[in-house]
Amino acid sequence: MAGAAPGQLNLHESPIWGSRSVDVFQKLEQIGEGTYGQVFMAREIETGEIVALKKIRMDNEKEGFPITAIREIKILKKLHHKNVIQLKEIVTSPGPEKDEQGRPDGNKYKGGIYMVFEYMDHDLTGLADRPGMRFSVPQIKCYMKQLLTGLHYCHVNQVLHRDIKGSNLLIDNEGMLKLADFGLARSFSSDHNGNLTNRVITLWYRPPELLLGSTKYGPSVDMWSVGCIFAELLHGKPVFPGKDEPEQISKIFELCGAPDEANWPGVTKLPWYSNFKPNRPMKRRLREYFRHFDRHALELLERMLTLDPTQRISAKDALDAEYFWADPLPCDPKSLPKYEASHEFQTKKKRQQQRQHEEAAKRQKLQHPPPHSRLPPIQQSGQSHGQMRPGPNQPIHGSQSSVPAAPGHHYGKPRGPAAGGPNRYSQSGNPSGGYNHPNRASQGGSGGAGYGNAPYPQQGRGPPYGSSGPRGGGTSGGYGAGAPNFQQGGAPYGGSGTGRGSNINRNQQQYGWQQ
Ligand SMILES: Nc1ncnc2c1ncn2[C@@H]1O[C@H](COP(=O)(O)OP(=O)(O)OP(=O)(O)O)[C@@H](O)[C@H]1O
Repeated sequence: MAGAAPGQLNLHESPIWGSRSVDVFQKLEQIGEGTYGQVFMAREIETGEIVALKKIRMDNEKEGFPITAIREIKILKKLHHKNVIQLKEIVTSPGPEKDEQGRPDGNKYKGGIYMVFEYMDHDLTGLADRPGMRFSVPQIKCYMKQLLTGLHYCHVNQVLHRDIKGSNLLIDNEGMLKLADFGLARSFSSDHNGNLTNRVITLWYRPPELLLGSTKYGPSVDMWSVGCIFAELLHGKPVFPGKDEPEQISKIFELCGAPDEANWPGVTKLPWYSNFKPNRPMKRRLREYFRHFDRHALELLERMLTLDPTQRISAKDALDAEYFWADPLPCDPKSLPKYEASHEFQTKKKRQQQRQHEEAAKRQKLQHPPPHSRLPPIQQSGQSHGQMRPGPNQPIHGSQSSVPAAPGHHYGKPRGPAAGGPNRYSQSGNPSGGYNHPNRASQGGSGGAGYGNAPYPQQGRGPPYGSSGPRGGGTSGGYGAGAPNFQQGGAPYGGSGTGRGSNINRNQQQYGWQQ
């Protein structure tokens, strides 16, 4: 078998793949910047078709073509489902490339390699971050059902996604949701007994078994992430926004209770259990904390955010949950509103620009305050002005001119939230005030309140598994605070599901494919 030429892929099954140049596309706009490369919206010049081009980052690669890209391509080639992103083709650029500003892009390999995907208008994080965005209950059900359907398909085909998060859930203006970014995915088999890395899944969505060091795991790891997304959709913000692994596991235990041999047989044998063993009892508080959720939603969430992976609900069983069969039913994707394109990369960029504008405006205001705007409330002639200091545009009266400047007194720090805009995710580790640790005040460090003092095991790992927060940064996420059912008590969805067939029938009827 002939090897592939440097910079080329050896894709025997589809000889056409990799044979076209990226020049058949016109890049329109950058829509994503991930760990593994940039993503562009592009138009195929001949057909006018809009696609997404994901450029495979090669500049950090010592070993040639990156393994993550090989995995992603291999896996996506075998997955064909309406809720899984379609990889259409691979294209290459034969010569050295320029970046967006026309500078050489520093890629030591000549040329670049791109994955060509069907284009999707939004990712869930970008969509949720739109100002004033509110998802309706049928809309949340519709997205969740599609997410679970796509994931069930992956699991049946023995693929673990291992990076389920909002920015990897793509949505088009037909309301279709597709799983994307299979860069950390891998095949598994139920009889596979080997060890897998526990350095996967973006921190906020990472399940407790991986945080406790498990290297033998299965599809249930993805189901934990789905539970985090589900809770986030209902709650309006991420539920476990840890800034590092100890804080992450602390947040999980505070809400889901501490694991022990009774609720999770075998947990004490996990490699890092003793490092994180709480030194006080911690009760499960999920029901109490999310008591405002609809009854069926809460039931399902409970089964997704189950500590013991062997007891966690599967994608298939989740699709059968009462939640999806009780009123209001999931809406038809096509009935969903169409939104202007929104990807996490763009919404972040917009927010950043807005912050810069606000900061510039504030600076401007401080340097040139409008006349009188900063004068003390009462300023009478003959009154001693003490430390008052006029602004640069203000007339200087009498002795005021000799008052030494007092930086930071009236013209110092602006009041209100710190410049840079409100921080949506508490750095203190208490995202919503609901599961505050009673001992927190007396604890130093980054969370882990109430845990054994043993240090978190050192893990020699850098990107892509980011030990200090999720890939994509901490400003993302948060699905429309105050999502419509946030305030609802009781069971607003009313009666139970309408007459349904067996579980198998449901899946066959609803999802159009067999296991
Ligand atoms: N097919 C697509 N259509 C539209 N946008 C896309 C598409 N694929 C990716 N994107 C956008 O680009 C972003 C990054 O893509 P992707 O997650 O595949 O790259 P990555 O390098 O693996 O990123 P990360 O490090 O966040 O996992 C996505 O969050 C999404 O906003």
